[in-house]
Amino acid sequence: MSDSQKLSAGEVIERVFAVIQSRRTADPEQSYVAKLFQRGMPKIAQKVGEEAVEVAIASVSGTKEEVIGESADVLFHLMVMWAAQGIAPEDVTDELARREGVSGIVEKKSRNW
Ligand SMILES: N=c1c2ncn([C@@H]3O[C@H](COP(=O)(O)OP(=O)(O)OP(=O)(O)O)[C@@H](O)[C@H]3O)c2ncn1[C@@H]1O[C@H](COP(=O)(O)O)[C@@H](O)[C@H]1O
Repeated sequence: MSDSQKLSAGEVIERVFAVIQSRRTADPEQSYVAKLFQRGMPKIAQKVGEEAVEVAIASVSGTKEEVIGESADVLFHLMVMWAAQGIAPEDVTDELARREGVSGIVEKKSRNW
């Protein structure tokens, strides 16, 4: 893909999320995502946790390439979790947009969760 065809971060997330959604009815023998859906939320949650730990470790002792790879793993598994929870990427980006310009220190004080 040339630079002029390069997709934005949001476009890539939308496309991969659409594929994840389409795997709901796929064969778990042929699709890793379908296999995760079949195994259910406990397995998906376990994968998100494992990948989060792996990226944390890579950020301290790994290379930049390893941090990028582990970041993609955690983001991908998080997206599978969103799909399983009925959450769209837009729900999360809307929340980030809502927080934009609000200091993390001020925002935390206003949380009711
Ligand atoms: N982005 C990804 C992606 N990133 C990581 N992975 C897979 O995540 C798995 C992680 O490996 P692990 O060893 O941690 O996990 P595991 O061995 O399967 O699980 P356990 O040992 O924990 O049971 C590997 O099989 C990776 O290939 C991904 N699998 C799929 N995608 C995207 O999802 C789309 C649909 O994938 P399928 O459903 O497999 O067609 C693909 O076209 C991609 O766009």
